[in-house]
Amino acid sequence: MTPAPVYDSTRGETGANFEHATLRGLAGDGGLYVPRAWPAAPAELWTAPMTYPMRAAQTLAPFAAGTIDSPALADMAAHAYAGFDEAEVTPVSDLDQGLHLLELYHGPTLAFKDLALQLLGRVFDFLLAERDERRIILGATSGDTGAAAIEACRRSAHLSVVMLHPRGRVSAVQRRLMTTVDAPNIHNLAVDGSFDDCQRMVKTLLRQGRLDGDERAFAAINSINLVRVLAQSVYYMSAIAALGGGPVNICVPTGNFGNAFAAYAAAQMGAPVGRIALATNRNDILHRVVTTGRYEPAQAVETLSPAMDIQKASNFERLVYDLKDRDPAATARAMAGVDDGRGLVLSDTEHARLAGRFTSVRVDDAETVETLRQVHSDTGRVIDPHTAVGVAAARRAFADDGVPTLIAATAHPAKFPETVADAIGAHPALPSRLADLMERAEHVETLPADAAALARYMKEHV
Ligand SMILES: Cc1ncc(COP(=O)(O)O)c(C=O)c1O
Ligand SMILES: N[C@@H](CCOP(=O)(O)O)C(=O)O
Repeated sequence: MTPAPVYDSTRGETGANFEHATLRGLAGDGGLYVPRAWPAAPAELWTAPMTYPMRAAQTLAPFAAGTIDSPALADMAAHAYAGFDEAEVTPVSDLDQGLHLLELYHGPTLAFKDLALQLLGRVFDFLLAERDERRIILGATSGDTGAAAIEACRRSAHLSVVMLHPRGRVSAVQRRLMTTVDAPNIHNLAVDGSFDDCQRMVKTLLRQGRLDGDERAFAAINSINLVRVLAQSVYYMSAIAALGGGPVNICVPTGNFGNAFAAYAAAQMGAPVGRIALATNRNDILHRVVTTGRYEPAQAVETLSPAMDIQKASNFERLVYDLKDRDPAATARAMAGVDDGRGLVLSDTEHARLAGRFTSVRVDDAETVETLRQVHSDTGRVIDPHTAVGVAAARRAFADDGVPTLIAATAHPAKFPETVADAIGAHPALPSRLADLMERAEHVETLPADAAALARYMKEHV
């Protein structure tokens, strides 16, 4: 029998089990949970043909051992991926010489977030039904996590969702995929601030654990929650299998560093991942840390790839923990500097380790639009602006590498119709099930960028 795994916080708390790490999401000390040891995954996960749900259940099984048995996990995975528009769930298609698009946008809300959230929603429900408990999901979104989380939880008897997005800084389609859901357990809040403000407010409340006098604890649904990144590692393994078993380079358009960390997690489990390229827009904190070793948050600026307008990348903390030889005190000191705005500086050894695994490219809006246009004129394919950042970066990072490169195609182009139309002269169509999205009524409140205001809202409305 597989032993039950143990999870530690990057900032010091030790010995959580899978259930605690999942239901809590953010540790009480403000750190992120990581497995004490990465299990070695069987090579079949990236070499053998297998259905997507089976690959997902087998990847997750060692992490959930002792809490969720394999048949239950397999059942959740089967249901999680049944509603995707493509039978393969995450097909891989050729772009041009050596570059392959890993298509992550065939789920119900048209972005890669569905891959993890359709599963995490079911895991939450399973754990809470066993305990006969309810939770309040607190999330921050720059556009795509919100819709995927709401879709995954809207029918749950155990969950309410409070989702914060930066007002006016997500596309109309992204916003409407959240705000047109009319369900008593769903609360959309448009915050006067940036995504970083939303994430800070959410983390402040998550650390408190619950509202005074409320029996429902908070839970995290962002990639703060380890199950998110574990579930996201599955599609990299699936794609490596589709390309013949590896090795591959991976290029990830990045913001909160969850998707890139998922590629790193796949490598930690043994998958043949070569270099990982971080593709940023003008919000280039991750590019700067890879090239200089200095991780210094700035004010987020608005770009044509809005879901990546992020300056404090949650999951970078998990990598800092590894770069610091899994020393929680050193990680907590470094992250205190990030939390108070000073940032952190890696030692030469830490920086060399980071640069040994990751490379990075910064792509501005003009190059994003030009890449969208050029991919369309050369191949007839329509990609979204985030994917365009990834394509532009992969071409620069891995030009003469000779190793196949996977580019994470993170969203459907119809989520960003104006930018796509500016580039290629035609509007990308939404799938027919969403044809009336722009006519549906919206349900959303506004809020200042203040954690106390969020707590007050929740006391009154949730
Ligand atoms: C379409 C899209 N691409 C890329 C990203 C960046 O991914 P991550 O935050 O995991 O780095 C996001 C947001 O997460 C997104 O919504
Ligand atoms: N781009 C994301 C930001 C949140 O990322 P997460 O992976 O930590 O949930 C979004 O679309 O909301």
